[in-house]
Amino acid sequence: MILTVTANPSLDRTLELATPLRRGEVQRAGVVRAEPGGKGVNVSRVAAAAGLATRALLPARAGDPLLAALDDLGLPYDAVPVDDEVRSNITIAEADGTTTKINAPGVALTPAHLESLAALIGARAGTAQWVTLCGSLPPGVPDDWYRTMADDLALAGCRVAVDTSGEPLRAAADGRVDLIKPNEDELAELTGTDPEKLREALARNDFGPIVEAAARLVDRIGGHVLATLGAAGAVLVTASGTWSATPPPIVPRSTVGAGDSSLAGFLIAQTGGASLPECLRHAVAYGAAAAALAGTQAPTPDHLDLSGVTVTELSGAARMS
Ligand SMILES: Nc1ncnc2c1ncn2[C@@H]1O[C@H](COP(=O)(O)OP(=O)(O)O)[C@@H](O)[C@H]1O
Ligand SMILES: O=P(O)(O)OC[C@H]1O[C@](O)(COP(=O)(O)O)[C@@H](O)[C@@H]1O
Repeated sequence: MILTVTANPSLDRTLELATPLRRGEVQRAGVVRAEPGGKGVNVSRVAAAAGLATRALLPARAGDPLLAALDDLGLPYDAVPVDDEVRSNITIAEADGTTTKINAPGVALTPAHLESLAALIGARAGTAQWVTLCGSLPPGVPDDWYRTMADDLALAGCRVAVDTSGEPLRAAADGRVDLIKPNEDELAELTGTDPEKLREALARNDFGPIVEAAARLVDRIGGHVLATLGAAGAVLVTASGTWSATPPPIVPRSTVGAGDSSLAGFLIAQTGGASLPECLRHAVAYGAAAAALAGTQAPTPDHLDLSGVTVTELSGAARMS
């Protein structure tokens, strides 16, 4: 079972534009979509679509449109009741695949809400192969909340994956984490690397600087680093090996949910007993499939082009270049 925790869930509203976005002007959207979102919720949606047992833990009041959408999907969840409606995050998707996202701060949580969420995690974690702590923290939540949850889960013998950003990511990376999924900007921020240097290297198909930064992070957290790199694919750095993977050719429609789908893909393969490079292949195939779908749709195994993903082992000199 994959247990996901989303402290700051959202209803993702996507407006599709047939013409390029023009700042300061009135434009009319062709298609409007509303889908359940938030990083852990998305991981659960993708895991469920692959037939895995999963449960999403999140704050949301009874009758919230997000919970109604999860009910429609038949996705198992436990919600801590809060006073306000779950935030809406807005995506503007242009015809060429350019995705502009505006995320709201989210519903503030009180210490009592956090206690209830922590109690839910404790009650459900016993049957989980992985617990994922995902997404931003809403107002009212201390930056080290995921760190505290990860420590508690590690003590209980659970495997923990973290996908967050900013201070909560920094705090999480100060302790033990089994799997962390930064994108290139988050990796740069975590390791004090110039993000421009990482981007320039990627433009030359040189994964060296990414691998070097991720390897430092592996030493720090004691677990695996899955660094996702948008259209360039992803790199997996572990104590036992390092691999890069490039995605199959796709026509991007909305990259929202691509990172979450990558994490889900990795976990789906890992819980199925796949080797580390195969886990990476699944991560990249799931991410690419999500990027090719509109809005925050969850890719299913039918959407995957696994053989279109090229996985390369990076060892010795390549790893250190
Ligand atoms: N334009 C794209 N073309 C092909 N694959 C993509 C594209 N954007 C994202 N992906 C896939 O999705 C994964 C996650 O995307 P990324 O943008 O790195 O994550 P995040 O959403 O967390 O920033 C990538 O590793 C890649 O496999
Ligand atoms: O919690 P945050 O950082 O505001 O992110 C939440 C948003 O990210 C998403 O989970 C998508 O994340 P990815 O594009 O990184 O996969 C959306 O569903 C949601 O609107």
